[in-house]
Amino acid sequence: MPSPKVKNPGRSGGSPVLGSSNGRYEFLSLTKPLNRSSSPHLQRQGSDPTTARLRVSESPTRRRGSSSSTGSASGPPEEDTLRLNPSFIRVALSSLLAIDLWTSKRLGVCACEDSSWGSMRPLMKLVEISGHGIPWLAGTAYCLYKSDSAAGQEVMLNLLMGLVLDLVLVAIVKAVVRRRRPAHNRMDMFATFSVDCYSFPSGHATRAAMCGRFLLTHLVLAAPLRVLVLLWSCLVGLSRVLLGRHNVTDVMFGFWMGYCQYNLVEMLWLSPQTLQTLLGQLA
Ligand SMILES: CC(C)=CCC/C(C)=C/COP(=O)(O)O
Repeated sequence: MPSPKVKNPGRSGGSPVLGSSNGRYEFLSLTKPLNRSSSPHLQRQGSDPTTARLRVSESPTRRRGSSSSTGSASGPPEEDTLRLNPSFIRVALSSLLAIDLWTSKRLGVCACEDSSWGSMRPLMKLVEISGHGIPWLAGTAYCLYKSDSAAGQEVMLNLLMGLVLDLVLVAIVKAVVRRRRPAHNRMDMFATFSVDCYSFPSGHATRAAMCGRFLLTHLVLAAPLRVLVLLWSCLVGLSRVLLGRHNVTDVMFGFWMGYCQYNLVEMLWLSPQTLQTLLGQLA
């Protein structure tokens, strides 16, 4: 089967059958003798085109098993295998990123008023506010203050701790990863913090997942309300992509991170005794 040939030696990359002279790809037969002047890179890869064909057709795993049969001219088979693996991983990650960016761009249908679903933008902005940190912190603190039972105070205090933990962990990951928000995002979110200019992960998604698990576990809710909590969590995550605030992978990782954060809240759970001690010290 003929294979592409690059015309520019400086850009031929790792493939041994890619020749080059003026920057364009051409098909190269692997059976006809090569024109050395049009493919100077082959001298580097071993002069015989058959060698080039064996090197191209040999998969890294087969090459490891039959290193004596191919007698590769480019060092021991393991070195070739190691060189191929990183490029495979890099290609896979680049493909995932490209799919992520393309899908997120297509789903950003509420990114501004004249987007295809621009009329839905006000509703998505309401969903965005329902998942914002400030309403959750204020609402939880109010419920903690108004609660007149030790059990209610215990639950609200641990939810408050979980919300603060979420903000801190999301801020750390955002500051480390520093992924820019999608280009089509119109940054008109209210009350954002410095690291909120970054996209990964979605703080709304982490909060929706963590709070969703918390409410389903610690509040006695009738089945329809439980379904509503689940739908709310999913809608908050979806709204992040529809509004153009995040890429799909930001939200997916945010859901996973928020789900795991809840486990941390359970591990660090403040018991009534600890609560009394804390309140005693505060009083
Ligand atoms: C300032 C406080 C208390 C919370 C910030 C909440 C916020 C703006 C998070 C960003 O969420 P996304 O990462 O989903 O855009």
